[in-house]
Amino acid sequence: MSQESLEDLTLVEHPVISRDLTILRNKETNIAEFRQALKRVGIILAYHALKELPLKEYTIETPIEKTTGYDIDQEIIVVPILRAGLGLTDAIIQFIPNAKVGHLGMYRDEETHEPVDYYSSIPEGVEDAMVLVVDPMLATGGSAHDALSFLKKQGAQHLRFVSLISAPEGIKKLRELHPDVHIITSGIDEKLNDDAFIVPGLGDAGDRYFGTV
Ligand SMILES: O=P(O)(O)OC[C@H]1O[C@H](OP(=O)(O)OP(=O)(O)O)[C@H](O)[C@@H]1O
Ligand SMILES: O=c1cc[nH]c(=O)[nH]1
Ligand SMILES: [Mg+2]
Repeated sequence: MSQESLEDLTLVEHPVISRDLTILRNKETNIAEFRQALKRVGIILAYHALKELPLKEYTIETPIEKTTGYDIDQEIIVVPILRAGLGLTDAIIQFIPNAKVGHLGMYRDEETHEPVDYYSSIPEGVEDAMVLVVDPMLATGGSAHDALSFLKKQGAQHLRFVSLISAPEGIKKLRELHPDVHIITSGIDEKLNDDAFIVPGLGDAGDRYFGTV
């Protein structure tokens, strides 16, 4: 990938992520191990996705004296793209327990690889909130583009896209169509195959997380 197309993208690298991505990619990994590994990586991704959150100061008293304390000064809304995004949502709400959660249901048509929308539920306050759209797989970018466009129409202005594994094709699409949306990802893979699956990838993330294969 050229340096230019990596603008506004954070590739999160960490030994724990390298180990856990291997667990997630391995076709021998069972559902329990898959869920645990996704949760561990999700917490690290959440840490990076929320680094720029504004803080507000307030005064507290320790047992010793008064001091300045801090609280997060922006509402956080997590929006998983169903189904697979739910695996990352669990991790993020462990990190930020009071985050609101919206849902966008979409699946990819097997022939056209285009996303088909089937559900949406977005909490109030999306205009001012930090909105994290989460989906483990950024493949063609069609689902992410649909999700981000929908949220912008609802008034969202502070959007991040959090993914586990991204294909160069999906990154390029988001950079072109949503240059304002920072991508946080833990892996950039080689390419898409003829079925628009990420290579080497991990297969179908939703099926592996929910055991539907
Ligand atoms: O970038 P794209 O080419 O749009 O592909 C990525 C989408 O494909 C997968 O969803 P899938 O259709 O398998 O639905 P599922 O999560 O219910 O399994 C994945 O979770 C993304 O939402
Ligand atoms: O490789 C891929 C591509 C899209 N969706 C997945 O779950 N995996
Ligand atoms: Mg799937």
